[in-house]
Amino acid sequence: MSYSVKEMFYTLQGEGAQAGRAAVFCRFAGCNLWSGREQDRSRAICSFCDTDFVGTDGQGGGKFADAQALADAVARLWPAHSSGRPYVVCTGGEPLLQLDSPLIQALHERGFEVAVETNGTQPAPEGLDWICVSPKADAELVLTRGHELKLVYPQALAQPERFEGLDFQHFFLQPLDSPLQREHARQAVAYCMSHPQWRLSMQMHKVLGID
Ligand SMILES: C[S@@+](CC[C@H](N)C(=O)[O-])C[C@H]1O[C@@H](n2cnc3c(N)ncnc32)[C@H](O)[C@@H]1O
Ligand SMILES: Nc1nc2[nH]cc(C(=O)O)c2c(=O)[nH]1
Ligand code: SF4
Ligand SMILES: [Mg+2]
Repeated sequence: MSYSVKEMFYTLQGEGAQAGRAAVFCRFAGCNLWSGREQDRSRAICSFCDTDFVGTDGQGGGKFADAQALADAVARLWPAHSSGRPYVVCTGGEPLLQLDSPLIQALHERGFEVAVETNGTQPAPEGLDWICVSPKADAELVLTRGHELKLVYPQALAQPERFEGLDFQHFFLQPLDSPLQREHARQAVAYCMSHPQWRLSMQMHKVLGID
């Protein structure tokens, strides 16, 4: 199958339990919870998105004819002769609309650990090394196990209590980035302090001003 990728870049993972780790980010185009057009945002199932995932025109983006071609492009972004296991974070948009077993296999063949950032509305293919699920209040959650659950907070209809019994190793609250970000961060801090199962995920890349 072919793949549509908005952009690809090498940076540090800014969020969650792997924050600070060097990674190639592969941002797939398209999402099932928002068209990506500003005029549709207020009616979207997910209306707080901080990302442009429309089209294939970003840095390193494009249409890739098959899994080998995309995996080669990912591998070219990893520094040559480096120590440390190569790491790729598949995000989007919604990566599980496109990421499939042949692509995971092609990335593994090039030595990569494969992580995904997903809204949890799609089943995950076999073989992923790290699954981060970020549930959205108005979308049905079908992916109820993984490595980390990262809830954007606050969402009135998605209280943390709804997710605390699911099968994840790590539970994070990530303050909703908007003009009220500071207030959301304050509320997330208070929640984590009174419910220590939850940890705070700040979006470190935004603080640093990197991708
Ligand atoms: C752009 S999404 C792409 C992956 C997938 N569609 C998802 O929602 O998990 C990447 C991460 O950013 C989070 N995110 C999106 N908009 C945000 C915002 N305004 N503030 C904080 N986190 C946000 C998402 O919840 C998700 O964890
Ligand atoms: N540095 C960095 N870390 C991230 N972690 C998750 C991201 C995403 O957009 O999925 C992201 C991103 O866009 N940049
Ligand atoms: S599900 Fe993810 S990519 Fe889609 S609109 Fe929401 S945050 Fe953005
Ligand atoms: Mg992002």
